[in-house]
Amino acid sequence: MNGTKTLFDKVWDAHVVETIPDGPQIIYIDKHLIHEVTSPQAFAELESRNLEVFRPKQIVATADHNVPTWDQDKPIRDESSRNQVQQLTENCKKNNIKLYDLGHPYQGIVHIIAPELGITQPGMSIVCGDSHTSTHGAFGSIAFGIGTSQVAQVFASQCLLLNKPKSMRITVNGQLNKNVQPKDVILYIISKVGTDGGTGYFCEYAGNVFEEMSMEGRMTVCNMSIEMGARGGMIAPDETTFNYVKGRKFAPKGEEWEEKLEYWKTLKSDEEAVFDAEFSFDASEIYPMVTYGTNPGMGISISQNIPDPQNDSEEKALKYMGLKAGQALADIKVNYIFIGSCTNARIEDFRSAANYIKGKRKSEHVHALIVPGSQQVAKQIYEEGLDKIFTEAGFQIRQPGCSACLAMNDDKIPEGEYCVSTSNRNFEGRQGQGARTILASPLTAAKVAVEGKISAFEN
Ligand SMILES: CC(C)[C@H](C(=O)O)[C@@H](O)C(=O)O
Ligand code: SF4
Repeated sequence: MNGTKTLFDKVWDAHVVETIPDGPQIIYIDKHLIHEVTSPQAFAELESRNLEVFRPKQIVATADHNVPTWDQDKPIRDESSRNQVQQLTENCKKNNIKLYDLGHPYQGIVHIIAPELGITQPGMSIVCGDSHTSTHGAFGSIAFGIGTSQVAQVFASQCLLLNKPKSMRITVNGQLNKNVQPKDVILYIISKVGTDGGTGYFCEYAGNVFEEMSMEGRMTVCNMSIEMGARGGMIAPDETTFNYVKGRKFAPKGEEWEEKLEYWKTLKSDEEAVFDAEFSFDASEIYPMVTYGTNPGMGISISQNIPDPQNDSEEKALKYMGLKAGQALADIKVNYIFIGSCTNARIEDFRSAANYIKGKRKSEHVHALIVPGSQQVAKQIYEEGLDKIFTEAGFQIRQPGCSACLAMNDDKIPEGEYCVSTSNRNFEGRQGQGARTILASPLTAAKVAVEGKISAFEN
């Protein structure tokens, strides 16, 4: 409808620097996050063209993807990882960019540290050379992953040339069932919408389920927007958002806070706003979920059996996973559990896992890995005594990083083994060559660690 705007429109329009008639728009970028994997070529490009970083203060860097998760106080043993982290350090130094390097109390996975430091704020435009930048949309910001040449573009101009994406709204209303976590909600959505259902769209999540969710939960949901093909996902900021941001290290203070707050309160879709696509789901139909295939859309509720493959690629996926149609999930011998990644390595995730595990022990044959998303989360784990619960239950607690989410370091799952993982991707070889990933929530992962197999919750 004329004059009405979606949340996305409002934030986007506030960042337009220039519009090319019938063409793309130039968008100002408030925050640019970088890590060691996707920044080196962009820095090299800048140098080869004799350009400088235009606004280094808008950039924040951390080392996360290939850092080891033990002995972080010692030099990295793996040569290529060491070189990559070293290069990030040099590039940041040369260009006056703030880096939270290994050993810094703020180091961690880029999508965990920016929100917890108050760098991520409502109404911002945020980019990073990383697909899960969509996480930051949980604050009502426009946040999305960019390619390496775009990283260079932002370095040089603090702007991006973009075509405005189409708008989608996914509404989930109703009462969630017991033991259903935000991860289950997004796995359910992706299983319904499909892994390319969001292609070309920017998605807003609406409805009481998201309104009632914590910021941690909203981040889990927005994190996986990219797994249904969407450019990004966002949730209108509200009191939950403001309370989370308030008082954080880089959050606005005093008068500036009051001014920003006034503006942030206007960031919601107008009632009459029209979306290019709409989906609506009933919360009561969502149960704890797991994936059984090699894309995040192949998800079922934890009490279902493996479904019949619908096409060649699903058949191939089942073969890779060593599973057969009709098989019960409980037949799968799960030897590995990974609770970590930018999807589910925030304090709330570890609290819920610890709460389940308390007084129990992991199954004898299970290797259970706890990898905090950041140094600050790790600190909290120890301060709250969750470490004792995990270690007494036989879990290993490591140091922060992406870790087994993509196995760029030593944290690999052996070939043929099943890993119930709280990460976001179950692609072939994602957690190590031949490794088989089953995506789930932290609560489900904790339960599987204790039982050594996947079974439904007794309500
Ligand atoms: C390494 C990086 C480019 C990649 C991404 O963009 O998502 C990684 O973070 C991932 O999760 O696969
Ligand atoms: S934790 Fe996994 S998904 Fe997140 S940024 Fe790291 S590798 Fe990518």
